[in-house]
Amino acid sequence: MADYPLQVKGLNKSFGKAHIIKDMSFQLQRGQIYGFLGPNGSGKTTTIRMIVSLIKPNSGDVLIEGKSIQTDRKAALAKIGAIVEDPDLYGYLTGQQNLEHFARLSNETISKERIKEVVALVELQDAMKKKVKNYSLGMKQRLGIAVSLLHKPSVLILDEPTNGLDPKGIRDLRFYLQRLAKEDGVTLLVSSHQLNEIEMLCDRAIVIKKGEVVDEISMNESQTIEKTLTVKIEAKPVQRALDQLAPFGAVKQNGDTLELEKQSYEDIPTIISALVKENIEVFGVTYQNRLEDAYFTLTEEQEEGVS
Ligand SMILES: Nc1ncnc2c1ncn2[C@@H]1O[C@H](COP(=O)(O)OP(=O)(O)OP(=O)(O)O)[C@@H](O)[C@H]1O
Repeated sequence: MADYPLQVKGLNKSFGKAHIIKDMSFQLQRGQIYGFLGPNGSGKTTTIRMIVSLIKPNSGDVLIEGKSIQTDRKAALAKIGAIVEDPDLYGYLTGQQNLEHFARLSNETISKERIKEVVALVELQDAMKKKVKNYSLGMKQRLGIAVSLLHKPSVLILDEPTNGLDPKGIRDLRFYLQRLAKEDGVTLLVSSHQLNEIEMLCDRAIVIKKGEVVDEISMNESQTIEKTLTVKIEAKPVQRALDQLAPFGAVKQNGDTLELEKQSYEDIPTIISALVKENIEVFGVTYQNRLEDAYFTLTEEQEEGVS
């Protein structure tokens, strides 16, 4: 049976005369990580603010573990954690003192054991005695996640969590979030502008435009099962490269670049070795992934429809 810890049902929100969120519906399967993608101003933050009950929708509802955010707010919020704006941490307190402070503020009783558990989850054991003002941005982000996990939510919402992080910070965060989903069955919704990041982190992505869901994309299919990549190769001499690539399908020539459509990620090494074996020089290989393709097609198509 389908198991949806978060269901968004027909949300509408207007600010003044502007109808910002239009009949927004989607649902998240347990233990999966969802990207929440859309151009600037498409309504990601507004939707997230309604999900975590910071603002009220004009109509529609959000169910968290089947509990309505409208009629059963306390029970619904007990199962959701979120970092919507920058986590409100106190720099002059240590990591441990911050966690104890937020544990006291919580509606639930939070044990010392639980504090230890969330610290271990984000691997901050060695930093608990340090003042938070001396943390790196990545450590602050992880402490913020630890705070949002204190009450054992089954759904975690993160608005642009990789903003400002360096590549190592982003990689570490990806690791913790994937572990949360796989090992603890937490369901995540992560908004971001970074398509590559979403593709590496998430199982699925919900794409929105102008306050409406335009598609839901599965990342696993995009990388492995389906042949959906366009592989672009710069190789010399071009004519011989063209001959070698012919068995892989129709080859489009675009100046010095050869484009092979409908390839799978796993086939890329075979394609390259077919060229190298014949002493053809390969100067560069790139590929356009399905998420990027789908994102731009979906969001641009809608734009054309409007004009
Ligand atoms: N409190 C508000 N009052 C009036 N308009 C608002 C308010 N909050 C958001 N909006 C408008 O709603 C639209 C959606 O904004 P929102 O912040 O949800 O988009 P977003 O997809 O999160 O954008 P970004 O990617 O830039 O963060 C924007 O046009 C914004 O100006």
